[in-house]
Amino acid sequence: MSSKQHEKAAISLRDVCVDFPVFNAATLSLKNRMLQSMTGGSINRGAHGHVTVRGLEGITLDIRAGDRLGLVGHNGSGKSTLLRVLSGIYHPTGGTAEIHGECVSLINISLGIDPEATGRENIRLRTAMMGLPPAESRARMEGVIDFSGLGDFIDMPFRTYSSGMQLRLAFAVSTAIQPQVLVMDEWLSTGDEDFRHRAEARMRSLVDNTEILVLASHTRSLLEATCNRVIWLEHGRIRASGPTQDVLDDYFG
Ligand SMILES: Nc1ncnc2c1ncn2[C@@H]1O[C@H](COP(=O)(O)OP(=O)(O)OP(=O)(O)O)[C@@H](O)[C@H]1O
Repeated sequence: MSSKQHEKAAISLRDVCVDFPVFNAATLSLKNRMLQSMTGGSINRGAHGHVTVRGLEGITLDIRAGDRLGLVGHNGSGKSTLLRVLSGIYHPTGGTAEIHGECVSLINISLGIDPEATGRENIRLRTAMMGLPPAESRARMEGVIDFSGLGDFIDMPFRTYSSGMQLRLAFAVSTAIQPQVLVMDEWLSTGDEDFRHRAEARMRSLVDNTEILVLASHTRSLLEATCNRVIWLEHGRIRASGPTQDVLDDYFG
């Protein structure tokens, strides 16, 4: 266990912007420019004709231990981009992001899986990517294999698994450690009936025990049941921020 784990989790964003360069958007038609007013961030053309999409703009936000923060917003409003900044996957192209606390992101649980490697090798790889030292990774190995329910298939290449088996492994390893900061895009639910029940219990325990939860969702009841504050994003900016019920009434109303 690292000494970092004894510090409380805290996140502080100051005037964060994220710009995406787009290399094959030479001809932006008027139609495209009109669409941008309904969805997505702003499309800009620089001095040399380079096109960028601004995914986030001027985001200032403090998240403290105990916060359960929900993110709402229409398609392209910046929810996934913000989740990626909070997980350290994206660095802001403007402003600053300070993130203290060990973070697990359940945005794309199959990312980084090597299809040629066996299930066991993939557990080793993924736990290393999650920052676990080799001894801790070894100590958790049997627990992850048990949870996955893959039995002898654990020593077969990942590419030979059915899609449900692939998700079982990805879920079992992604949820193997209790993070201080948990970042999710919708509620993760996967597998057949039996696995779904076990996965639900594991998710509930992770969510209950994490210091900070950030959950992007389009489902009002999920946000109401899980979050104590909500941010409404629009065109990459914060349109409203406050107690869950107030923001959801405005957004869904
Ligand atoms: N890799 C990328 N390259 C270029 N533009 C991007 C990239 N990723 C996101 N964007 C742009 O950034 C803006 C925000 O996208 P983002 O995926 O964060 O939205 P979202 O709120 O998660 O949408 P959804 O609800 O549809 O998942 C959009 O305009 C999108 O086009």
